[in-house]
Amino acid sequence: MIEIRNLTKVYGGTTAVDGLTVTVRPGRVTGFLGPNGAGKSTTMRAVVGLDRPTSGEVQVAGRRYADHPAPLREVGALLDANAAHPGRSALAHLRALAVTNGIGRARVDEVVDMVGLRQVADRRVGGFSLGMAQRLGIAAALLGDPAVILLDEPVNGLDPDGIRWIRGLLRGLAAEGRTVFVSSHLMSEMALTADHLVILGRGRLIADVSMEEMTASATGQVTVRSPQADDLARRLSADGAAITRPEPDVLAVTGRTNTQIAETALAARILLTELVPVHASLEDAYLAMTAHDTQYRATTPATTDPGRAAA
Ligand SMILES: Nc1ncnc2c1ncn2[C@@H]1O[C@H](COP(=O)(O)OP(=O)(O)OP(=O)(O)O)[C@@H](O)[C@H]1O
Repeated sequence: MIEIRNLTKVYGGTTAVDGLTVTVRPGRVTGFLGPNGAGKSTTMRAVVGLDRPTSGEVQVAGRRYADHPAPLREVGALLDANAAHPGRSALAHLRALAVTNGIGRARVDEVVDMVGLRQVADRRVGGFSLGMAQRLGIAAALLGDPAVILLDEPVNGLDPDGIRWIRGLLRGLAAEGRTVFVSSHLMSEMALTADHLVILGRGRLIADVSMEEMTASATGQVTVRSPQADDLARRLSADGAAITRPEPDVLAVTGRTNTQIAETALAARILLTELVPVHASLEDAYLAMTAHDTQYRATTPATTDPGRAAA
């Protein structure tokens, strides 16, 4: 469990995190989302004691990170894939970390196999691709078999096979009852991996919701199929619903819940063959929620000069 209480971090004139209070719970994957500069990395660094809060407090597994006698055994973190010394081999890097944290050599071999780096374990880290460096960072995070795992953009640089692997890994760690807190800008990936979401905007908490709530709340639209669609459309319109007809026997209804639609149909003995609330994609829901909190946005040129584009 990670407990963040009233966390504020100010760098010079920039408030990176602004009074954040949130609890990240075990047994599920919590996605940490927010536009560029929202304060995600700063929050994660504060969790593992790399940044001192300006005010507020963060506890992991009941204590501040610095107060754990062997922190790697409590919290594993991947915050910077390039944290390993470039001149060292992957094995040497992991063995050094293991020694300083009282972790046996056998565990080093276990995590090397777990992340699929066995064949390159003796190579210098400086020659690693971004994807290999990410895997090494994940191996380091898992070294102490910690109950709490924090990963900042772990799929960055991974190929599709690697992305699928990490999805399975994170879900497996959560299923074992661990706390898994992971940031990413890849909404499609988050939609497949996370059970719960914490969303930041300009250093403040925007949402702390289940994935289900996040995507269900966004459209408010219900798809209804019925052989008596005309009759049903008339009745729902009279109740104040807005309706479009994508197909003759299908209504796309907004302004009435699925229960209200079912009640209207039942009262009029109208047969429904389909009644489905339309879920938004996570990307749609996220963009709608963070629209006012995005600091860095490209502008689309109003006109394009085709002559110039061709030159
Ligand atoms: N060491 C630092 N010194 C000064 N300002 C910093 C420092 N670290 C972060 N900031 C500022 O704090 C704010 C939050 O940055 P942070 O990296 O935590 O955001 P983020 O949500 O992780 O962004 P991204 O998605 O782009 O990685 C930004 O305005 C950033 O410029």
